[in-house]
Amino acid sequence: MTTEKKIFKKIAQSKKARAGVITTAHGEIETPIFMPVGTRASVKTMWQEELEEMNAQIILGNTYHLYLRPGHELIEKVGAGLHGFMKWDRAILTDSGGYQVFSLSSMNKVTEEGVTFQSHLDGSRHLISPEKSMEIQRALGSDIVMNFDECPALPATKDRLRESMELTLRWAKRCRDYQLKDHQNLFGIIQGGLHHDLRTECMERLKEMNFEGFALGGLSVGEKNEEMVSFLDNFVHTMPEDKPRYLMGVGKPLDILNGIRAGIDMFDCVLPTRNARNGQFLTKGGPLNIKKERFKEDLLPPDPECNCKVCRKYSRAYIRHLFTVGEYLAGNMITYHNLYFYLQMTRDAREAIKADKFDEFYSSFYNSYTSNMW
Ligand SMILES: CCNc1nc2cc3[nH]c(NC)nc3cc2c(=O)[nH]1
Ligand SMILES: [Zn+2]
Repeated sequence: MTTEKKIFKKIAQSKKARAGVITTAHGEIETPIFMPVGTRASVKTMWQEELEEMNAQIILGNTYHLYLRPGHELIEKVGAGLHGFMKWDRAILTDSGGYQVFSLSSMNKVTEEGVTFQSHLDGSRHLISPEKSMEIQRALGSDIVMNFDECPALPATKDRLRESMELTLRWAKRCRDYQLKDHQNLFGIIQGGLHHDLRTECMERLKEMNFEGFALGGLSVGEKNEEMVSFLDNFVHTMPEDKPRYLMGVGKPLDILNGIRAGIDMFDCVLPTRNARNGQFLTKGGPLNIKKERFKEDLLPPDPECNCKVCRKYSRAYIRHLFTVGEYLAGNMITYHNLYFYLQMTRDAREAIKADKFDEFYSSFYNSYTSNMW
């Protein structure tokens, strides 16, 4: 029987929104928290020092990518794990690889054993099983390890969703039975589509396996936004109070606030980093695309309300120029601001929860963000 590790402490509640602390071997994580995505051992265009100065407390690494290149054995051999390899001494969460196989590899086949796939790099064939996923994440030494699950393709019938959920539960047991390193925490992943009964059954059966935290899978995969939001409002508060709740792959700023309002603690999304490279600044007044002609001589900072080192010094005109001529610095500056914006938004949400004023915070942010000022 796995002894239960308690890593989460709730410190405040404001209706269903909560603020807490997750304790890991690589430091404390103040929730609600946004996790910058560091796919291949790098949060694209960011130095680790820049992530530290904006006070990122946890980043995400992708098992699928790191397994293919440079390989988890190399990372364990030369870096004693991902922390040493990339010189990041704060917390790391690794995903389990299954979801990315479906989004990246050309051929993939699901069996009881696991998922067979062809590498998107050289077409070589591989099998990722629950045990293989745990072996990779053990070698990476992440503080939070994600279960190997199946994220069913949508649209799906209820029978298909149940079948997929049952497979995810059998794989969850195999992950739990795998011996990870002492400092590592294992999170279960709740599947079941938008069916409250399937989701509740999945959660109850996962609770018997003593995971240190729970994630919601199978969302932000093409369902209507209002379907996701109403599902969250009805389900999240039924998840265990005393364990971290992680909504995978979410999301846009307002989706994160909807998740926090429903009781979610942890978020990850590629949007702030990916859209940055396409010239999109996320600001209090809504998205701003720096490519627009009207910013050509605009000496305002990207987000006049932002206190990040980019907005404190540089103008829209300058960054528009950098982007237009293709200077790499543009990607770094826009990414830096966007991650700072996400981290600051979750910090502000946390303060609002501690003051029991989250609803007021939500309304004010919503009105400003949807004003589409730019
Ligand atoms: C941890 C790997 N498993 C796993 N990752 C996911 C990542 C997602 N990312 C998004 N939207 C961008 N939905 C997701 C669902 C899952 C899911 O159901 N499972
Ligand atoms: Zn800024």
